[in-house]
Amino acid sequence: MSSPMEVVERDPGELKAQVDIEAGKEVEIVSEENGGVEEPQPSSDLTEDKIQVAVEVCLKPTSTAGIHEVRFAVERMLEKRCLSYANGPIPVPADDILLVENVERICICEIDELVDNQDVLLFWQVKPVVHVFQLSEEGPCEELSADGQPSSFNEWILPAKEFDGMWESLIYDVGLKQRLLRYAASALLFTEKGVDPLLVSWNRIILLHGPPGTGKTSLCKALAQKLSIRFSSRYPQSQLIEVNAHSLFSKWFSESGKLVAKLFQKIHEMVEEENNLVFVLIDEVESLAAARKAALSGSEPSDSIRVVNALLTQMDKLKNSPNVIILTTSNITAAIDIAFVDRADIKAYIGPPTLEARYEILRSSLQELIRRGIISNCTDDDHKILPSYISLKDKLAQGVDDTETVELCKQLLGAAEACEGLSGRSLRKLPFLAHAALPHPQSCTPLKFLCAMINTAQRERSELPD
Ligand SMILES: Nc1ncnc2c1ncn2[C@@H]1O[C@H](COP(=O)(O)OP(=O)(O)OP(=O)(O)O)[C@@H](O)[C@H]1O
Repeated sequence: MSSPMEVVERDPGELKAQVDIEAGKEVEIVSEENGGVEEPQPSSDLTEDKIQVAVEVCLKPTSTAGIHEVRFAVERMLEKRCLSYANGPIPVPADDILLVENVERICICEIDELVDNQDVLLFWQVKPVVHVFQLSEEGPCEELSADGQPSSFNEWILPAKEFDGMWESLIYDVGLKQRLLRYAASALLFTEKGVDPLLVSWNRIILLHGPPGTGKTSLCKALAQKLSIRFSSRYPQSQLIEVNAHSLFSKWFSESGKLVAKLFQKIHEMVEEENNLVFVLIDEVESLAAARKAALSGSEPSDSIRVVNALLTQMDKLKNSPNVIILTTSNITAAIDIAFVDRADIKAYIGPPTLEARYEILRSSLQELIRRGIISNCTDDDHKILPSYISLKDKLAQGVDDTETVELCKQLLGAAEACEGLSGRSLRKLPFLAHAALPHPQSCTPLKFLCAMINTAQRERSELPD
């Protein structure tokens, strides 16, 4: 589970203890003066075993600095300082003019999925891999067809401002997001190294399926955004083409053949440029199967089957292009065309959020409301950083259950329990609905707010269809 944490900076001579601020755990690091006792020391043997940690550097929209120049400055800054690494932002050093003028934020990403060391890595264990990027503010570019009708796809230049922070906001069981990232890394590596597809076959197609509102479309967009940042040295330009399969097959049925041809002509043009990384997102892919079935039953024009087949053939053709990843989603797993399912390398089921995920989703929403001052009476600084699910469980197991924060988190856990069966989409709306239901929203303590959230969750659940 991704959890935002703070980076703790220490002078090497003073390394005594690092505090995992969020979890409230003490991680002991023995200092250099602490003679005799086991001391973690950088050793040359370790350089081989260093853990690669992604450090993402977002440039200001106004920045005109070169990517290499900024990357070099950040690498130097990381070398110079003795940082321990944990997920979250690192302050931009005030004495580095280049960074101050050009960098919006520096962030360490996804350590908790890699490490067993209380989610914190010591600076000498780490090989930071710095990715510098600037967000595109252009927004989606919707292509119009010759007759002025909107076409069935949107195009985005990545990384896009609209998708900033989306990856971090999506919360799933540990491993899912990493699995997708690693899959894409392997797929791009195999292609790059020219692995013979007759000997090892891979299609660069991902299928996410599961109930509505579980974040499948958002996860595809967020994955494309992440990959565009992580692979920017190899592919300096990235685009996302978002296709709604349903509209492709139903809007102007007789036009569908032309729409598919136009769509793929566009994609082929993009992939011809070998420095482009192209993501094609096909939403509601089950409509392929629906179109084929309707054609067979005679209720749709018979050429619909030709359109479906054309789409599958075009997708096969894209197999030869190393720089395309096809991301697809479906709400109805059983209805997906078997010919399509077979082509997907990763078929990941995205289910409703587990208790831990529900707790983390509500925790991040609650923290945002506290940060923005919507939930008041929060003078205790501890309240600003609520413990994660894992550290709450640890605290409860150790019998630490008497502090105000733990009390609040127990209530939060109660709210997460009350939300069983709700989708991620409903959970993200819940704090808003709870706030709107408060009789006196001006003087709302976190505990009162959580009570309102439990009531709202119960009401929402009672309104779910059986
Ligand atoms: N696991 C999750 N963690 C955090 N937020 C989530 C999660 N799942 C869903 N959401 C929230 O729900 C919103 C809607 O998700 P999205 O539209 O991507 O879901 P979907 O599965 O594609 O739905 P549909 O199948 O109905 O199109 C997301 O933008 C996000 O705010």
